[in-house]
Amino acid sequence: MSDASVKITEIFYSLQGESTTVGLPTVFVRLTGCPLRCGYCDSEYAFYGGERMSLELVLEKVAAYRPRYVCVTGGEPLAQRDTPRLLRALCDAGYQVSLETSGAMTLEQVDPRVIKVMDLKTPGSGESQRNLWENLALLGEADQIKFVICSREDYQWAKLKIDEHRLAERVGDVLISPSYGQIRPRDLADWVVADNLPVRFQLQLHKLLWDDTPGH
Ligand SMILES: C[S@@+](CC[C@H](N)C(=O)[O-])C[C@H]1O[C@@H](n2cnc3c(N)ncnc32)[C@H](O)[C@@H]1O
Ligand SMILES: Nc1nc2[nH]cc(C(=O)O)c2c(=O)[nH]1
Ligand code: SF4
Ligand SMILES: [Mg+2]
Repeated sequence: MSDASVKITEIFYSLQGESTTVGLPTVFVRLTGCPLRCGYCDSEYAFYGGERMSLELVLEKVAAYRPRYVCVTGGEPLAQRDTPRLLRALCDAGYQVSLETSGAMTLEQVDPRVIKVMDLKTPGSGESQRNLWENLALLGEADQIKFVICSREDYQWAKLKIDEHRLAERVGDVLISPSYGQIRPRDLADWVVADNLPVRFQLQLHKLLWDDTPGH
C-alpha cells in the first residue's frame, strides 16, 4: 500500500442514515476538507483540521468494528489524491463500500466495486455551478443520484433534471431529501406523490435518532 495517506476527521460506527442502505450498521470514514461551501452543510467541522493517516492505519481502525458496510464521506472525499487508493483497499478487504460525493470532481478513478452516491447540487445549495455533468456517464445500476431540496424552486429544478437526463433509468435509485430544517419534509413528500416522481424520498435517519451530533 506504499506511502499513500489521507487526512481524516473521524472514523465511527453508526447506522447508515442516508441512501438505499439506510438502517444498516456501517463504519463511516469522514475525510477532511472540501472545496465547496453548500449553504446547508451539516459537516462543516470537516472542512479543517483532521489527522493524516496511512491507508494501513485507516484499514486497521475500520477493521476494529468488524463491519460489513463502510461509507467514505467528508468533506469531499475525492478532493484528496489518495482516496481512490483507499476505496480500492477497502473493497479488497471485503467490505461493501459506498462513497458520498458532491459530484464536483471526476469519478473516473473510483473502483467499480464502490457504490457511488452522487449529490447533484441544487441551486439552493449555492454550489450548483460545480456539478460535473460528465460524471453522469460514469454511474450505473448500482449507483445513486441524490437531490437535497431547499425550496419549491429546487424541487422544480430537480424534477426537470430527472426528466432531461433520464436519471431514473441511469441509476439504481434517485434519492430526494429535504435540506434539514429548511423546508417541511411533509411538503416535499406531498410534491413527490402529486407528481408521481420516480424517486426514493428520504429523511436522514441519524438526525431523527441522534439530532445533529457529530460521530453519529
Ligand atoms: C456532508 S456531505 C459529504 C459528501 C460530499 N461532500 C457531498 O456533498 O455529497 C454528505 C451528504 O449530506 C448531505 N447534507 C449535508 N447537509 C445536509 C442537510 N443540512 N440536510 C440534508 N442533507 C445534507 C449532502 O448534500 C450530501 O449528500
Ligand atoms: N449515520 C450517518 N449516516 C450518514 N450517511 C451519510 C452521512 C454523511 O455525513 O455523509 C452520514 C452521517 O454523518 N451519519
Ligand atoms: S460538498 Fe458536501 S461536505 Fe462540501 S460543503 Fe457541500 S455538503 Fe458539505
Ligand atoms: Mg452527515
